[in-house]
Amino acid sequence: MDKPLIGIVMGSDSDVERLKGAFDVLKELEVPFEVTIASAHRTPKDVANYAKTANDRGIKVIIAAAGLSAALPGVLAAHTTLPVIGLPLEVGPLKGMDALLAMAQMPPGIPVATVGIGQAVNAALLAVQILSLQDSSCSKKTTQYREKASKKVSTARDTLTELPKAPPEAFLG
Ligand SMILES: Nc1c(C(=O)O)ncn1[C@@H]1O[C@H](COP(=O)(O)O)[C@@H](O)[C@H]1O
Repeated sequence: MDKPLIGIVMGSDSDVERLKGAFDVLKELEVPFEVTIASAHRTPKDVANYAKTANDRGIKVIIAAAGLSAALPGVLAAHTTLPVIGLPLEVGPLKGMDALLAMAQMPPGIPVATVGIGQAVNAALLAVQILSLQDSSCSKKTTQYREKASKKVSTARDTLTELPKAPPEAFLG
């Protein structure tokens, strides 16, 4: 297996299921990744060390996923110059709004590229797009993924048999 290029850090083992979409996309696109659990609140030294060693180990992008008061992505970002993608998870009474705001509203100087609540697939795709800056195969993989998604839409359109649907020429540029 190739060396991991994407590091995925979750705040807790209770988050694993919510990351499934990201794991599936990266497996489908055959982009090597590694997964770990570390918490800025519970294991702060591990978070700092992970971020500090990531670049030298060959990691190019970090995805940090957490629910509740999510300091994790910001703390990782504080300890590395690698891009950090924040994935807020729908956990607890505020259903991810707390995590979203904590990730998106970083103080100037330490950005976290935050995707929507629970948008694990987008976090993975964004990571692959960042990799494509250096690796054209990742760009091709992104294009192929989009073509597949686009076919799904046109197939769904064809199933609109009971409704007055727009004619095919409506989509000819
Ligand atoms: N937000 C954070 C951080 C952190 O930001 O460092 N560490 C754990 N957590 C989150 O706490 C939630 C509950 O965790 P537990 O289920 O372990 O109590 C999880 O969604 C985790 O990501």
